[in-house]
Amino acid sequence: MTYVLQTHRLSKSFKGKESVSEVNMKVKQGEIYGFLGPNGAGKTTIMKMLTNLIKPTSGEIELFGEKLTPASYTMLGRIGSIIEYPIFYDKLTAQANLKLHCEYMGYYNKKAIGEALELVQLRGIDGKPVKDFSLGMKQRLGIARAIATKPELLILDEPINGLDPVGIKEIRNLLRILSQEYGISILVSSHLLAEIEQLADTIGVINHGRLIQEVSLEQIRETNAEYIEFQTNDCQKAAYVLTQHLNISNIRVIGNRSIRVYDLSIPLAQMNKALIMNDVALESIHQKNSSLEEYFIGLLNGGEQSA
Ligand SMILES: Nc1ncnc2c1ncn2[C@@H]1O[C@H](COP(=O)(O)OP(=O)(O)OP(=O)(O)O)[C@@H](O)[C@H]1O
Repeated sequence: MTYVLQTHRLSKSFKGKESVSEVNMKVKQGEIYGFLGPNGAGKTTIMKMLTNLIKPTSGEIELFGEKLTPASYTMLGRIGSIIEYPIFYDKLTAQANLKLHCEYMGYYNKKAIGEALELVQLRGIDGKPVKDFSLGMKQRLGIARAIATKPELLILDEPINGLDPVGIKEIRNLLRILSQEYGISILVSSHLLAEIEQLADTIGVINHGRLIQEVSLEQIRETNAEYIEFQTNDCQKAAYVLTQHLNISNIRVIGNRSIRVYDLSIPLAQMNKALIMNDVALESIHQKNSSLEEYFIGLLNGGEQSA
């Protein structure tokens, strides 16, 4: 597995108070990694350390397989980022802002600026100073600036903050395109589960400065699937009735007294009736409805859980 980013026991204290504690995170090449955590959890502080804006108190950061040091300019040139709100020269146009940024980064390619603006769909902005841009346009310009230097990794701190639902959807689609069509690895933070859930391949859950879980969304979905569980003393017969009489294929026998049905398109009453009509004695019926939201709330309240 190739990781574009790894941290090893990364910690940061401000005035003796620890804001980030021993974080070990791993971002795979090409994936969208969603950093999820409530306000004040430590997301921005970690992202600032990853981009050399602040120095860790202890621990290490490895980018593209190499240790990050205060002198890692070349390595940082392979990253595009927006940390907190993107700040621009307000009186200058979008193009002028991107030109300055590219020059500062030692990357100047006029075509790349046009391409970046096109990619984020900022059009008809010639001659317009950035102070006349809406919040959504500024967020898109921030992303254009982050991608103008053709980075391999994007680090975006709450890029949808303050946007309306249409703006949020546009940014989400843009990040998907950058990931899928351009192969850019993306680390994106949010305090909104619904957003991260729709976007990320892997989620890192952070609370009180600690990474309490790092897990693929696919894995969470699998283990948190909804099902109905029947307890019976004749699992074999129950399985036969459900598969043969009701054509249900997605079932799992657990031990010798429980059977779980993951196909919830058939009403419970119908399953119940078929089992009873076929002389399957039921001891109990239990429906598990746990949602992803409950799963994360459980994590944030109770610490680590197995996915
Ligand atoms: N420069 C600083 N001086 C003192 N404390 C700080 C500083 N920067 C961050 N902190 C503290 O570190 C903790 C983590 O803050 P951080 O901004 O990283 O959280 P966050 O998860 O990004 O939340 P938010 O979404 O609200 O920005 C907070 O308790 C914050 O007060």
